[in-house]
Amino acid sequence: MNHPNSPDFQYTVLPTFDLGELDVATAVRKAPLSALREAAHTAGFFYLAGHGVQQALIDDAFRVSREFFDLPDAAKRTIENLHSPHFRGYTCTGAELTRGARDWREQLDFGAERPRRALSAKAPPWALLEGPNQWPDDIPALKPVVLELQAQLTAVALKLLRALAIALGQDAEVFTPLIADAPTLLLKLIRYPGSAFTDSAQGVGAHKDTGLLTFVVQHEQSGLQVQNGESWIAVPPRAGTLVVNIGEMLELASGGYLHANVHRVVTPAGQNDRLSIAYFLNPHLDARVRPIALPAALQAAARPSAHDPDNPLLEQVGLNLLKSQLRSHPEVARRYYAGVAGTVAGEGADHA
Ligand SMILES: O=C(O)CCC(=O)C(=O)O
Ligand SMILES: [Fe+2]
Repeated sequence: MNHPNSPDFQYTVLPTFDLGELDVATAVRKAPLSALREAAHTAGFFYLAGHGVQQALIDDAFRVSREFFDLPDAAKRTIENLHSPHFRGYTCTGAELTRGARDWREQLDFGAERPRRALSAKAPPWALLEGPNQWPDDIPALKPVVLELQAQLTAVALKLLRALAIALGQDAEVFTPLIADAPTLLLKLIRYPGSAFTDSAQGVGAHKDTGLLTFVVQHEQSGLQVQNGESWIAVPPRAGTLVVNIGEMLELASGGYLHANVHRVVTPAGQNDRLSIAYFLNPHLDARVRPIALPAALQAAARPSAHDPDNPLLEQVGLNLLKSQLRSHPEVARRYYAGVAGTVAGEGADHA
C-alpha cells in the first residue's frame, strides 16, 4: 500500500515524555520540549507518562469493555451503530473498512454526550455527527466510566496541545480557537480477536488518524505498529503510559511540521485477543484548519502536507470527519447519508 510522505526516523523504541515536565517553568521545559517536537516531527508517535489519568479508572474501563465484549452477540447488537446517525455504538467484527479492506476488530464508539443539533435545510451535512450516544442497558457502570475517561483524556490533550504550541515557537493558546468550547471527541473501546478466529492479519489496516491528537491506552497484548520508511516498528504496551500520535488536522495546523504517521494493528496470535482504548481529539465541527506561521528554522524542515489522491484532506473539520466516518462505516452511510455521500470527496476508508 502506497502511503505518501512517510519519512524514516531514528528510534527503534519510541521515546517517553512526562507531561509534568512539559508543563513547568520555561527554563526547565526547554530540553524536553525540543525532544518532544523532534518526536512529533519525525515518528509522529511517542509515549506519554505523568498524564495523571488514574490507573483505577483505566482498569475500570478495561473491565467494562471486557464485560461488554463478553455479552452474547444479540445483546451487543442492540446498540449497533446502524441505529445511530451519529456513528455511535457497536460495530461487529468485519463491518468496518480501512481503504476498502475489512478490519478484524469489534468496537464501541462514544462521542461527546451532546443533544442532537436542530436540523434545518441550511444545516451543513456534518451537523448529524453530533447527538447522543447509545449506552448498553446490560452494563450500567459503563457510561460513567467512559464519560469520566473522556473528560480526563480531554484535559490531558489540551495540556499537550499547549506544550506542542510552545515547542513550535507559538503562543500556548494558538490551537485553542480550533476547539472553541466544543471539541469533537471520540472514545473507542476496541477488541481484536486472535488469529485462531480469523485468517486475516488486519486488526486495523494501515492508516493515518484524521484529527488533532490520538491517545491509545493499551492493555496487555501488543499489536500496534508504526511505519518507519519501508518497515514497521512495534509500539508495545508500557505501564502507566498513553501512546500519543499526531493526526492529519494537527499536521495541517502546524504548517506540515508535525507528522501524522501511518500505523496499523496486527491480529494477535492464537487464542489471545487484544483490548485497547483509542481516544481522538478533533477540532470543533464548524472550524476550518489553517496553517500557523512557523519560525524560519522550523519552516525549513516542514513538509507540505501529503496530498493523498485516494483520500484528500479537507480543511473544513466537519466535512473531513464525515468523509472518514462514511468511508469506515458504509452501512451507516447508506442508511442515513444517502443524500450527501456524493458531496463528500473520496472512497475507500480511513479513521476518525
Ligand atoms: O488499537 C490500537 O492500538 C490503535 C487503533 C487505531 O489506530 C485507530 O483506531 O485509529
Ligand atoms: Fe489510528
